[in-house]
Formats: sequence, structure tokens, C-alpha cells
Amino acid sequence: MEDVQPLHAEAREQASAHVDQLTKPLGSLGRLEKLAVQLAAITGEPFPVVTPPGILVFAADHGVAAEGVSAYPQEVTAQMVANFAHGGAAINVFGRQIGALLHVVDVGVAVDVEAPGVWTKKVRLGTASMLREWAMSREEAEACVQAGFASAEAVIAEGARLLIVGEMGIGNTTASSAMLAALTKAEPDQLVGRGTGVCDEKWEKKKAVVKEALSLHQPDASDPLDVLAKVGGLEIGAMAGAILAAASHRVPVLLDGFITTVAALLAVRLCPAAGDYLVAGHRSQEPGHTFVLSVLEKEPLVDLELRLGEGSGAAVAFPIVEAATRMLREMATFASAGVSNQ
Ligand SMILES: Cc1cc2ncn([C@H]3O[C@H](COP(=O)(O)O)[C@@H](O)[C@H]3O)c2cc1C
Ligand SMILES: O=C(O)c1cccnc1
Repeated sequence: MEDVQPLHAEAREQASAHVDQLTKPLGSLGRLEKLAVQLAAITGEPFPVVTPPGILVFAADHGVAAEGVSAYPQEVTAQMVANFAHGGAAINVFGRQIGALLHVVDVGVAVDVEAPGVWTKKVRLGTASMLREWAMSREEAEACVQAGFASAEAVIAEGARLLIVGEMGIGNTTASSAMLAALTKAEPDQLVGRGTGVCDEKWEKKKAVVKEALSLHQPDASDPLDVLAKVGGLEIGAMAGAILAAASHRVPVLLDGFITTVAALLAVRLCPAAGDYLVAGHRSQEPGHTFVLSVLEKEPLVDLELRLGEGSGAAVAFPIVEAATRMLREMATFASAGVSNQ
């Protein structure tokens, strides 16, 4: 894997100086200004471009779904992959709205899916239940990170100037909660939410499953691949790899919800410099999301009370990111417009 370089100081300075020349009171475009400067520092371009965005939706199954931790059955993962392929899911709609290059990558759906255009990179046919054994082997953990890395390189080669990663995997809020608890040593009860909308009984079960899996496997917080292998998910590892690829190509990453942001934390633990390349798109309803955002020191752009995943919240937030870049490129300066700057 390639290295992630530090942010580009010169482009940051140029963009920052330019923002202060634009025809508006100093600082009046608030966080859009900070975002514009961050995008310049990420890309190394004082006038960054983020269109077209690329969206990669990574799909995989979770053995832990059999423990009754989701409101929906495992089969929905494969069914939704077919739905993505036919353009009918939320992420297809929002992806079309923002002109994204969208691909679905199957890194471990348990069954064969009849779905045109899906990139098939199955590492294994779903994880094992973390309650009984490791979710995957260490080699498989490495392989799914690599699969994500290669997928992101492919969509960047196609022309993507910003990356959104999304996921589909029934049971993956359980895996994400376990990974987050393992990586941060936070108390699972604070992190485990209702995912697709589980009832009180399943919610208690979900918390118990996470705690039991952590005490069974004792994942090593200082070894991100150990955490991924023991309690993770194939699509979560793949998203981490995709984020690392984007960062290594100086392509900004717009984060979606809870699961994506846990993948981002995994990426940052594998390569701390990647953290600077992340922009938080939205705040999900899942309680662990607010916590993982605070660990990454990211403030989301919007809070629309979403709890879907797929990359949907990031896609909806994307026009704000584009607005920041258009502000830099298209606004007049005081000098060019002949407006008094005092
Ligand atoms: C129809 C449908 C479409 C989805 N799209 C994303 N998710 C979301 O829900 C799942 C995580 O929730 P849990 O851990 O409770 O299973 C993931 O697949 C996530 O992407 C969906 C879930 C369903 C049912
Ligand atoms: O925050 C998310 O991404 C999320 C929350 C609930 C279910 N699926 C995804």
C-alpha cells in the first residue's frame, strides 16, 4: 500500500488567503471556508474540484445476524445488492442526483447474487458469528482491506475526485459496535444502538452479544487487523482499505454514518495520517456515531436524523462540499469586482 502524505501546506495557505479576498465579510461563510481550505490542503490544489464524486457500496454478510441482532434477516443483504444493481435503493437515487460514479462491490455476500455490474471480490461467504469464533482469519482481514483499496483505486482511475464509501450488510451495526468498543475500550452499552430498528428484547441481546464476543476474543486495541478479524466485517475492512487508497491519492473522503465512520477509525488506526483526509458528512441516529466522530475529532456537516447507511447521508451532504469548492473557484474577489474591502 502506498503512503499517505501530510496535507499540502502551500495549497492550504493559498486557498486560505484567497478565501479572505472574496466578496463577503471576513469569515462570513463559516464552516464552508474551513472546508474549502481543508479540501485544498487534501488535494494539493488551491482551487480543488470534487466532481464527479465516486461512491463505492461494499456488501457482505455477517454470521452474527443468526444470533437475532437485526430487525431484518440476512437474506436482505443479497436482495439489496440486486436492488442497488437495478438502481432502486436510496443510494442510487442520491448518487444520480449528485452525478456520482457508483459501484457496488461484493466482498462477502453469502450467496451468489444475480446482479449486473456488481464488482465481485468475495473474500469469503460472510463472516462467522463472533459469538462462536473469529469473524474471519487475519489473512481474510488483510484481503478485504486490499479489496477495498483496489476498488477505490479503480474508481479514482475512472475519474472520481472525492470518495464516498457506503455499506450493506445485515448485522453490521453489531460488528461496528464491537469493533468500536475494542478499538477505544469504550463501554458497549454506550455504543450499541437499534440499527435497523430492533425491539427492546433484541437490543438487549445485541449488547450481550457484543460484550460476550469481546470477552471471548479479547481483541488487541493496538492491532487494528486483530480487531477486524475477531469482531469485524468484510465490508468494514474493505471500506477502511478504500479510505486509505483515497487518502494516498490525495482524494478527499466524505464519511457516511456509523458503520462507515467505524471503518474510518480502523483506517486511521492503520495509518494515522489518513485522518486529515476525512470530512464527516452527517450525524446518524446510531448512538455510537456521535462517539466515533468525537474520537476522530470530526464535526458532521448535517444532521437529518438518518439511520440508513449505504453512503446515503454522505451523498445528501455532498452538495455542501461542492458549494465550498465553488465558492473558492467562482466567487469574485474585492479587487476583481471593484468592491471596497474596508
Ligand atoms: C432494506 C434495508 C436496506 C438497507 N440499507 C442499508 N441498511 C443498513 O442496515 C444494516 C445494519 O443494520 P443492522 O445491524 O440492524 O442489520 C446494514 O445493511 C446497513 O447498511 C439497510 C437495511 C435494510 C433492512
Ligand atoms: O449510521 C448508519 O450508517 C446506520 C445506522 C443504522 C443502520 N444502518 C446504518
